[in-house]
Amino acid sequence: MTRRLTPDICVIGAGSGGLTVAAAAAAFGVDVVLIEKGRMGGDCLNYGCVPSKAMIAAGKHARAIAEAPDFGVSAGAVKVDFRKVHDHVHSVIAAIAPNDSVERFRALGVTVIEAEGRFTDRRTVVAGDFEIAARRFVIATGSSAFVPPIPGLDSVDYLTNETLFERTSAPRHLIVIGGGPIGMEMAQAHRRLGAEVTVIEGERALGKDDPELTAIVLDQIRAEGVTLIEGAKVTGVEKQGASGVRVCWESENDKGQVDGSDILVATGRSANVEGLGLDKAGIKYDRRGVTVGANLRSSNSRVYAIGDVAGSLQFTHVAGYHAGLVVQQILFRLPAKENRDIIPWATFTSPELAHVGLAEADARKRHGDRISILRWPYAENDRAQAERQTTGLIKMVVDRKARIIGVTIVGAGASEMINMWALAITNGLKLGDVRGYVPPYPTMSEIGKRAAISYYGPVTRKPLVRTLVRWLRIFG
Ligand SMILES: Cc1cc2nc3c(=O)[nH]c(=O)nc-3n(C[C@H](O)[C@H](O)[C@H](O)COP(=O)(O)OP(=O)(O)OC[C@H]3O[C@@H](n4cnc5c(N)ncnc54)[C@H](O)[C@@H]3O)c2cc1C
Ligand SMILES: NC(=O)c1ccc[n+]([C@@H]2O[C@H](COP(=O)([O-])OP(=O)(O)OC[C@H]3O[C@@H](n4cnc5c(N)ncnc54)[C@H](O)[C@@H]3O)[C@@H](O)[C@H]2O)c1
Repeated sequence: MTRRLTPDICVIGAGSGGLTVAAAAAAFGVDVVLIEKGRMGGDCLNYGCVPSKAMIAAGKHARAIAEAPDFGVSAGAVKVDFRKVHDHVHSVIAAIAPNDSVERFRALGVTVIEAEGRFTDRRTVVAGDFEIAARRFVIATGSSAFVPPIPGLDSVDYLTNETLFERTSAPRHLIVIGGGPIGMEMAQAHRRLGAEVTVIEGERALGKDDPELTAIVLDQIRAEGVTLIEGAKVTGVEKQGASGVRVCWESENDKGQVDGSDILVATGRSANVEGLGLDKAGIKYDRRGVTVGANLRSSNSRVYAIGDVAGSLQFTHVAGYHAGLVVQQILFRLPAKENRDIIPWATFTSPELAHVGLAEADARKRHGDRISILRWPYAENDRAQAERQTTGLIKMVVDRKARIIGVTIVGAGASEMINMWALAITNGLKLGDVRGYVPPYPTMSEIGKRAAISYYGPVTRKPLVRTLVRWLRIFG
């Protein structure tokens, strides 16, 4: 028998975005229904950020052993037990899972329905035995691996982010199709854990970031033994022998083939809009996801979309940010708008790559030549020298009023360091605000202050300023 529920809010999808809306609304005593058809925690916890970062951590340990002799420490040859790597990855997921569990959310007062949800009309969703007529709906159904229509791909057992972390043995030769963040993070981690790795990228690897800084990451990944073929479209895949695969590619002036043991498809994401009954609810959508305005409202004014399915930047922290914006609108009727200029992101390769605000090319499009570019290298930082982590730099873009409008960092710890610059950009800080702050010595974060004060270097050489300094000496 169908049970009818009439909560204030109905959230479809219990990933990073949906869980945050449900927890925040429940904290204010609001009646919330949360619908999840798969695993609580969504992609990030089960098939994305968490397992990938846990695997990267394992790879870092292998690399640290290989580099230890440079510090006068020797631990012998690196040995990797991939089954134990798998167990490590899954024990990290298990440690975090209780935070996202059905039990925890029920204890918070949320009605959790473990079923697939779909709209039947403009204000009704059905899920399992329930029919939910809510005041507001939030679609937070995320995204799935986009698998391009490559001839022959269907004839092999290719991996995606949903199956990669199930492996208990290292691939002998992993061929990664797509050199975005998923492809490059996983390529380096698998290489460090003993696999031969080839990445085939249709355009430019890590193409969403500043090429000056990505070049440093790609050089390092190549130096560790990953073969990276850029500007190459995959034209076909076929089985090779009993357990092998062959991937054929073509670039503008060349073509070739790579024989390997496994394929990871990492060619971007498709928004999860299928089967949601969006047409019945009058909700517009396209290939990128649900169509929303800057306030994340869809063409059906009762319905919001957040996170990966909203077709914006696809990061866990963006899903969380979106959740805050819709909670503000639904609970308090306060206007809220997404501001992509304040969103940082980090790619967890070694060296790490982190960014916030406008990259140089975008800043030039918006501000013309009225910007300054400041840089400071890791090699000039004492802590980086002590740690032998001298590869990298910070690059800062400031407008003509010395307001910080973009920061990119490539190097050790970049994902942590970017936090301070995200705060600076969110609050419209200028270089003058950074000039006065004191970073502890020796820390790698000092590179940020050094870049900032380099802006004032030319002032010290101005004859007028030097005359003023000489003149002030007269007063004792
Ligand atoms: C390998 C990998 C590594 C990543 N690393 C990072 C990282 O380091 N940092 C970062 O910020 N981001 C990272 N991401 C991106 C991040 O995982 C996503 O941006 C984030 O999970 C999006 O959250 P979401 O709430 O929009 O969707 P999801 O977390 O995908 O949750 C959507 C949920 O909705 C459920 N659902 C779908 N349809 C229905 C339906 N009809 N009814 C009921 N439930 C439904 C799904 O089962 C799922 O649980 C990574 C992604 C991948 C794949
Ligand atoms: N550290 C992080 O925060 C992190 C890590 C992983 C993923 N993510 C998120 O997940 C999203 C998806 O990651 P992704 O790496 O799958 O997607 P992506 O869209 O960023 O990169 C996909 C790459 O595949 C290439 N490509 C597409 N079709 C191809 C083909 N047929 N042959 C060869 N190359 C092809 C594209 O040119 C592109 O460079 C990211 O945009 C990011 O938002 C974040």
